[in-house]
Amino acid sequence: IIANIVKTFKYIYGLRFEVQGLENFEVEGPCVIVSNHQSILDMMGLMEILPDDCVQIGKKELLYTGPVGLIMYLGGVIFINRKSTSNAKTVMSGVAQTMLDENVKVWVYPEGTRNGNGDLLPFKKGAFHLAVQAQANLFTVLYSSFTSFYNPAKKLFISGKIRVEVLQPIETKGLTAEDVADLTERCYCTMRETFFRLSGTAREPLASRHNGLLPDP
Ligand SMILES: CCCCCCCC/C=C\CCCCCCCC(=O)SCCNC(=O)CCNC(=O)[C@H](O)C(C)(C)COP(=O)(O)OP(=O)(O)OC[C@H]1O[C@@H](n2cnc3c(N)ncnc32)[C@H](O)[C@@H]1OP(=O)(O)O
Ligand SMILES: CCCCCCCC/C=C\CCCCCCCC(=O)OC[C@@H](O)COP(=O)(O)O
Repeated sequence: IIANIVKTFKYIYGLRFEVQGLENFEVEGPCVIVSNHQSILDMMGLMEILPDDCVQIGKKELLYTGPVGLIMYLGGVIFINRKSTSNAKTVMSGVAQTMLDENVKVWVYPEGTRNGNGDLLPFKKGAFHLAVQAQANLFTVLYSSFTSFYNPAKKLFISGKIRVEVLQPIETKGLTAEDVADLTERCYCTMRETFFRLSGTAREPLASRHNGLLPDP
């Protein structure tokens, strides 16, 4: 119900979604889906392609936003306290079991926050731990940059097109906690390249923006 309501908003805002690779989602069973998160407009992009039986990880603060919080709660959103890694990890490890028991998919924004600067922030590792703990497929979804039609700093919000791509699933069978850092890094590189390709922007050198996650080239 929520998805169908939110999907009509694109007509009001004059946005078009051009989706590729949706057939990749046609795999039965639990999985983790990771995607980039630029703004609240992503809720439209999320609902545009949301598979059945899929819940999202959200920050706890969203639970206290009145009716929207209630709708998210009823929709099954898993709330985590981002300020407490141990609390978030405890919640997320319960999620791995639930995913398997109830055959659900989990959508995570691995940047951990909204980011509209035309690049991806370094990824948090929770989503990748989750996929490995559940030994579930990992899907990556990219939305092209909104900067050409939506820029709050410049008070710009015009109609525009968002290109979306669902990439081939990555298997995590046989991977262990030790492989999570490598898996995160691989996904990050692939997703960043796909993001730039979809956005039609040039690839910037990694080391200038992201210290820490990746070694200098
Ligand atoms: C009428 C219309 C009405 C409309 C109404 C519409 C309603 C709409 C309805 C429905 C739509 C709902 C839409 C919801 C959207 C929400 C969006 C958001 O809120 S985005 C923010 C929250 N999301 C996250 O933050 C991502 C998840 N975050 C993580 O997974 C993090 O990794 C987290 C919180 C678990 C920890 O974050 P750390 O900041 O501490 O950083 P780290 O590097 O990831 O972890 C630190 C260490 O802990 C280990 N670690 C992390 N997770 C682990 C785990 N599960 N098990 C073991 N170790 C783990 C890591 O390996 C790392 O250790 P080593 O550096 O490798 O040594
Ligand atoms: C200005 C244009 C606004 C148009 C909005 C059209 C689409 C609206 C669709 C549904 C409205 C309710 C959705 C509520 C869910 C909010 C999810 C969200 O984006 O939370 C912020 C969180 O991820 C990251 O938080 P921070 O960036 O760390 O703080």
